[in-house]
Amino acid sequence: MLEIRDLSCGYGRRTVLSGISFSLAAGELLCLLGPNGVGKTTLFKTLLGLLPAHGGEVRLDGQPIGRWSRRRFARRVGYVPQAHTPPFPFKVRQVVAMGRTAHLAAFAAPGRADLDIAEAALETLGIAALAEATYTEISGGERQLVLIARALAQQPRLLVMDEPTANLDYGNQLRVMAHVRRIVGTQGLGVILTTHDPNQALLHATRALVLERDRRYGLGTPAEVVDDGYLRRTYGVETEIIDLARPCGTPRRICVPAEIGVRP
Ligand SMILES: Nc1ncnc2c1ncn2[C@@H]1O[C@H](COP(=O)(O)OP(=O)(O)OP(=O)(O)O)[C@@H](O)[C@H]1O
Repeated sequence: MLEIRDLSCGYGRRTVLSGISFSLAAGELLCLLGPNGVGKTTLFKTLLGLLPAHGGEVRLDGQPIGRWSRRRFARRVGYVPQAHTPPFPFKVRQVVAMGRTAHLAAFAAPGRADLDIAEAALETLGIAALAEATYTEISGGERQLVLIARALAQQPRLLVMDEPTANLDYGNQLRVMAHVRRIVGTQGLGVILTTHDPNQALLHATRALVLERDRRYGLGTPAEVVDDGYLRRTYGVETEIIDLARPCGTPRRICVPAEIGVRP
């Protein structure tokens, strides 16, 4: 579905990341981890074609993204940015219905079927009661859920999510991740998301891409790359990785802080 080859990205003359290669297949949930400012959002903007690559290639379904029209690309790929405040006081229902834009004919308004899809996305995320609220007057976490609903209404095959659970309460974090896993498993979506929580990668991802400060990176199953060595090198903290035995099924791996180490 998505193929990144030897990608370098950055702003102007400044290269932030280089030599990144990975691919994402349908039915995969890839978690991207890395410290603040390492380049996760920059990587996303580049693979979405919002920022020109400094080198390398991004292919979607075998075709370089530069050859995709924005409209065709938007039917295929959904993006959940870090929560933002738009300049206009749209109703939540309208913001979610905007997810249908790429599926509409030029200048057409969303039809009944589009509005039903938007309504279903609101229901799925448990925010149907907010439909008539003004987007600029709801909380940061609620806005985050609205942006996720908008991306679901878009019905993409590939979903790129920038810290989708960052502002959410514990229950909503679990509900959003459970829903993402469900659509990956049942609808064969490909999802790539950033998180600052190693446990989110350990518990939910099929693979993880871990970025380090010196432009090194690791790619593998979460168990392979999200380990105490990575967490020590990257964040300067000591952690314990624990496999929780369960009566049925495979053990669950989690990480807990051992002590808070401070970089010398
Ligand atoms: N518009 C921009 N112009 C120039 N430099 C930028 C711009 N946006 C980000 N940067 C720089 O690029 C680097 C990577 O930023 P980026 O936002 O990709 O990090 P990140 O890994 O997503 O961080 P965080 O976890 O804090 O969201 C940072 O050093 C940042 O200062």
